[in-house]
This record gives sequence, C-alpha cells and structure tokens, in this order.
Amino acid sequence: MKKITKICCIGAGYVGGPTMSVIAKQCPEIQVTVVDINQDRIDQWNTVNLDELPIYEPGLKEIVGETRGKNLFFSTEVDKAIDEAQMIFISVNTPTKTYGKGKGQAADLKFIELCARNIAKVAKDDKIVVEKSTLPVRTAQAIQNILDNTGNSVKFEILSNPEFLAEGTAIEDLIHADRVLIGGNDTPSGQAAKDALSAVYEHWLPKERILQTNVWSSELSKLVANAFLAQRVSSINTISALCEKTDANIQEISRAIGFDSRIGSKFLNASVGFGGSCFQKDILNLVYIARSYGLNEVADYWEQVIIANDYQKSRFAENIITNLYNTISGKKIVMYGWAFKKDTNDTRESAAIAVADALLEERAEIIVYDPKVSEERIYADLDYLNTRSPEENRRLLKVTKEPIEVTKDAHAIAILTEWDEFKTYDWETIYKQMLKPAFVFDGRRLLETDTMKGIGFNYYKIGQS
Ligand SMILES: NC(=O)c1ccc[n+]([C@@H]2O[C@H](COP(=O)([O-])OP(=O)(O)OC[C@H]3O[C@@H](n4cnc5c(N)ncnc54)[C@H](O)[C@@H]3O)[C@@H](O)[C@H]2O)c1
Ligand SMILES: O=c1ccn([C@@H]2O[C@H](COP(=O)(O)OP(=O)(O)O[C@H]3O[C@H](CO)[C@@H](O)[C@H](O)[C@H]3O)[C@@H](O)[C@H]2O)c(=O)[nH]1
Repeated sequence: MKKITKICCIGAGYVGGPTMSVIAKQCPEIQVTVVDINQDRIDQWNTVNLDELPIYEPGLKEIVGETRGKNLFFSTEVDKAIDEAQMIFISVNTPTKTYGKGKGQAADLKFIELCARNIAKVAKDDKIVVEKSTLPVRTAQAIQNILDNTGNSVKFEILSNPEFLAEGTAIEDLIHADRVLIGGNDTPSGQAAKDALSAVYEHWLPKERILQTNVWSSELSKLVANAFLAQRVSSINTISALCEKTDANIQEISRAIGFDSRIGSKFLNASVGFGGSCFQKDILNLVYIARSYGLNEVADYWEQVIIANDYQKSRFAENIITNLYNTISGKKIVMYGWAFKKDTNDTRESAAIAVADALLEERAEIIVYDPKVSEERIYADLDYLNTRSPEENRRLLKVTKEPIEVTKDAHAIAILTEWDEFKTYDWETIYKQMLKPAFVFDGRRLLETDTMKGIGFNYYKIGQS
C-alpha cells in the first residue's frame, strides 16, 4: 500500500472538522480536504475571524489557524476532493429516522448512501473508504455493495474507524486518544488498508493504542461504548432520586462506589439527564438492531437507559413546579445554560430543551442565558418540538446576554449546563434582587450547598435532599 498523502473527509461537522484539523496538524506531509454540501458551513470554516468557526471547541481555532491553507482545506468541491484522495473518510450525520420503517429508532443512512454513490461515481483509481460516522453493525456491507455495483471497476477497501471524541474536549480527546479502533477485512488488501490508516494515527499515538478488529466488531463497539457510558449516567441518576428521599448524598455515593477499581470513578456525576447528539441516537439504534434480530430482552434492557433519562428530565421540571407552590404560570424563571454540556455550543438533545418545554406548558415566563448558544438556535430547538406555535415560544421565552441583570424579580433560577462562569457569579447580589423566597434548582450540582443556603436561597441540588 502506497503512503497516504491525500485525505478527503466528507462532512465538515462536529466530527469531520476537529478530527481532520488534528490529522492535518499531526501529519504535515498529508493534504487534508474537508468537504461538505452545506456552503454556509464551509464558508464559516474558511472565515478570517477564527472566533467565527462553526464549532466551538477549546483549542480548535489555534489548530485551524496553524494548518488552514497549508495542508488543511475546506471546500464544497466534493467530487474533486474524492477524485484526488487515496483515503476518504465519511463523516456525515446519521440521525435517528423520522419516517418509515424504524421511525424513531433506526439510524437514517440516506446521507451515507449518497456519499457511497458519489464516491462510486467519481473514483477512477483504488480508494480506501473509512466509515467515521457511527453506523449500525453491518453497514460496511451495504457500502461495499453500492461501491462494487455502481463504481468504475476500481477497488474499494472499506474500513470502520469510529470516533470516540466527546464534545467540549474534542481536541484533547483526539490528541490523547485512549484508543483508536480500526476495523477491516482479514484479506491482504484489507490488512494493508488497516495498516495505512494506522500509519496516519501513529504520527502521534503509540501503536499499542491502535486496535485492529474485524469490521463488524468495530462498528458494534462504537454503539456499545456509548450505551455503556450512558448507562452509567442513567444508573447514577436513578440513585439520585432515591437520595433525595433518604438523606443520602449522591456525590458521596459516587465517590464511595467509584473508589472500587472495578467500577471506576468516571461518568458518575448525577445530572438533569444526559444530552448530546449521540447517546440517545446510538442506544435507540442498538435497541432497534437487537429487536430486528428477535432479541427482545436485550432491546428492553438498553431501552431502559433512555426511559430513565427521560424520567430524570421530567422529574427535574416537576420538582421546580412543585416547589414553586404548584403554579408557575406567569412566574419568571431564569435558565442558566442551554448547551447539552459545558464548553460546547451544541444543543442537540440537551436536557434544557425538555425542561424548558415542560415549564412552558405550565405557562412560566422563561429567560435563557447561555454563553455560547445563539438565540436563533434556542428558538429553533423549541420550535422543532412543535408543542406550541413559534410565536408563542417567542412570547413566553426570551434569550438574554445579561445573566445577572435578568435575575431581577425572578422567582427561580434553574441551572441546566455546568458552565464554569456560573460558579463565579456574585450570588449575594443575585439573591438580593430576586423575589423572595428565592429558589435555585441546580441540575448540575455546580454550586456549594452551604454557601447558597447561607445566602438565603431555597437551594435544590440533584441527588441531595
Ligand atoms: N458529535 C460528536 O461528538 C460525535 C462523536 C463521535 C461520532 N459521531 C458521529 O459522527 C457522525 C457525524 O456527526 P457530526 O456531529 O459531525 O454531524 P454534523 O451534523 O455536525 O455534521 C455532518 C455534516 O455532513 C454534511 N453532509 C451530509 N450529507 C453530505 C453529503 N452527501 N456530502 C457532503 N456533506 C454531507 C452535513 O452538511 C453536515 O455539515 C455521526 O454519525 C455521529 O453519530 C459524532
Ligand atoms: O457523569 C456524567 C457524564 C456525562 N453526563 C452527561 O452526558 C452527556 C454526554 O456527555 P459526554 O459523553 O461527555 O459528551 P458527548 O460529546 O456526547 O460524547 C459521547 O458521545 C460521543 C459521540 O458518539 C462519543 O464519541 C463520546 O465518546 C461520548 O462520551 C452530557 O449531557 C453530559 O452532561 C452526565 O450527566 N454525567
């Protein structure tokens, strides 16, 4: 296998952008071109002002600044980039299907199929095609069929190379990856393709951390990794409900069980519920696959992780309503945070959306502050639910850039994202200007109970009575 000198990535999103930026930085001799059909997104990646990149990730703008125009390029010329590259990553979105068979559970693979057909149409020489998107187990077979049956008789080697980065720490996760997974065929050409991709990562990662498997194990490992991570969050969140009834403290429990090296301490932070574009989507997909093989008990087991997550979000909203004397109609509630976690502007499946929707159903007046999420995005998230008209959403919910000022005459504050800046606020001043009793509902366990109660707040923290 020839040395890779030209890579193309189809899809300039949360995965394609950061992943390819890091490859370009670590492999100066490889030319990396990231293509997308969305002209606006590509324009944003090419923006002169690096603060206006389409994705906010700590450390990303520095890398883009260093590599863009040298060996990293963003373009809408998809065919040209496919034609020139020896290795093509497919990093397009694979959302949950919203129509037809598998609606609400299966992954929608239409964007993947379009990419495969495009590669088949354009390719004039042998290519390695890398599945970077998260895909149902056995998708590589479908891609291979499309490429072989519609291509120009060139040879395609398909690899599965799922991405494990988490948003907010994408660059750190890519540079210090726990592992890289490469699935491919056990044939000589499959092995050569796996080794070629491994060589890219070996520019900065030790070889022991680059795991090679068969394609199906690699595809399925990605879904299983997310299912296990989300399951930990749901497990600890169910126990947080029990803590609130029993005077046990969820943080003490996380610490106590996390010290057991068999359990480990990570992903045991109780919260208002997990969000993000992956956990729910990937578990639903796993559930769908299990059911499609008749494994109903397996499907039921994993589905419970999502049911527990929905319960946590509605439990948080109900707690606000109950404590505000069972009526929040016309009451001003300030929501701190809209992103699904700190250090990202991504709001997909954020718990904040579900909580806001539940409070708006009770006719609360909500004001949202998030340091990185735009007003446009917040309204788009709410409108997408279709619970009420866009006009009604804009009448009941406002977005602010003044987090302290808006707490004047507020009945309550709900913390939905763990942004560090919320810890630095002058909570005494906030307390003074709120209506009394002043309530804070901390869905992220961000603030100190003694301090908040000492100031005078009625302070509710997930997992603590
Ligand atoms: N977001 C994450 O943190 C994360 C982490 C690991 C894996 N993943 C997986 O990676 C994949 C991509 O996720 P994302 O968050 O980057 O999605 P995204 O929506 O941010 O980006 C996908 C991009 O692909 C483009 N696209 C779609 N069809 C195209 C086509 N035919 N040609 C060219 N461009 C096309 C879209 O315009 C979009 O810009 C998904 O399968 C996801 O499950 C995501
Ligand atoms: O102890 C915890 C850990 C996480 N969360 C929440 O869980 C969600 C997901 O967090 P995280 O996993 O850190 O972010 P993602 O960007 O969604 O990353 C997950 O999903 C990606 C997409 O597949 C994978 O690549 C990553 O490995 C996987 O961690 C967020 O809402 C977090 O607030 C908690 O509530 N408690």
